[in-house]
Amino acid sequence: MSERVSNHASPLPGDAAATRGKGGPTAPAAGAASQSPRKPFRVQHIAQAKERGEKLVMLTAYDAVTSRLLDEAGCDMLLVGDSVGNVMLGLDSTLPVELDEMVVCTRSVARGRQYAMVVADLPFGSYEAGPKQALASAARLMKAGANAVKLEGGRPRAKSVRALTQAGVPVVGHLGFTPQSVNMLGGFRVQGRGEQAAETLLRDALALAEAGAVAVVLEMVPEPVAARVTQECPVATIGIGAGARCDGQVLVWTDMAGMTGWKPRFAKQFGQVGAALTQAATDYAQAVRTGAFPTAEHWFEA
Ligand SMILES: Nc1nc(=O)c2c([nH]1)NC[C@@H]1CN(c3ccc(C(=O)N[C@@H](CCC(=O)O)C(=O)O)cc3)CN21
Ligand SMILES: CC(C)C(=O)C(=O)O
Ligand SMILES: [Mg+2]
Repeated sequence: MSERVSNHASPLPGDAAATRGKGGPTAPAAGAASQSPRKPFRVQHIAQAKERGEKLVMLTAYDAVTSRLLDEAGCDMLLVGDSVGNVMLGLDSTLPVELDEMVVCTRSVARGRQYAMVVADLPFGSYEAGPKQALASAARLMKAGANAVKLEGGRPRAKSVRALTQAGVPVVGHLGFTPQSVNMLGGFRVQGRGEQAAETLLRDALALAEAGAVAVVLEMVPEPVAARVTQECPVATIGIGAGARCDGQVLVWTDMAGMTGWKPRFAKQFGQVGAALTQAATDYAQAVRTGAFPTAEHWFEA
């Protein structure tokens, strides 16, 4: 019997706060009577999942309400991505995102989840100067409730990854298309095409693993290249637009849920939540305007 610690839904509490501090769920998920109750997903479970060939499930989250919903869905890891810039702040790149903004989001996501591990992106400009800057920035995210931090780049980051790891901060790497370097990469495009680039990617992944990284995100990397990195790299790979042979997958939650019309090749829409939200708000607006809402059940007698 698998010791799998996640990936079956908890008995859906109506409110995470209502069940927190009660020692977790006591009943197993419906239809899974023999399974053990869900346990918090911790950093050690990443290596365990790779070993057992169990896929790691990661989505982004930026606030407490979404964090609670995605945690209840059984996600292993919630990524407080600097994609918050694009998704929530209306920016057209991740570069302007500030560490202070990441701290606020990280605190919110950490409060909203119950089982999922929280990984927080170090934003552009908060770590590249070296181990000292990386540690100071990572400490702020860890104090906000992150269980790990993620940073972009390969061998140039090895020293910082080692310093963070030795300071007790688990680090997730990020290779391939690294959005913070979009100005150097010449646009939003696949990375690691060609023998030379694939070799560079593999060496970078191995260097991050050697420095102590607990996982590496591979973004927009050719499928065979991601498969080779996954096979040769001792730590887990988490793909986004990198094929099915990665150890896990990550998507931006708003892309996954169909919140916008934006649909890059790698982002499958698993729902039409944007349309559902617009419809709910449309119904509300009409009800207010026609006087159909509120009714007696929504107001208070003297
Ligand atoms: N909502 C959202 N989803 C993401 O996946 C995401 C963000 N924001 N912001 C941060 C980075 C930026 N990312 C991006 C941004 C643009 C493309 C893009 O234009 N992709 C096209 C072209 C790819 C190509 O032809 O090489 C695509 O169709 O995938 C991809 C990833 C991924 N990340
Ligand atoms: C796309 C993922 C990997 C990310 O870094 C983000 O959401 O910021
Ligand atoms: Mg990011």
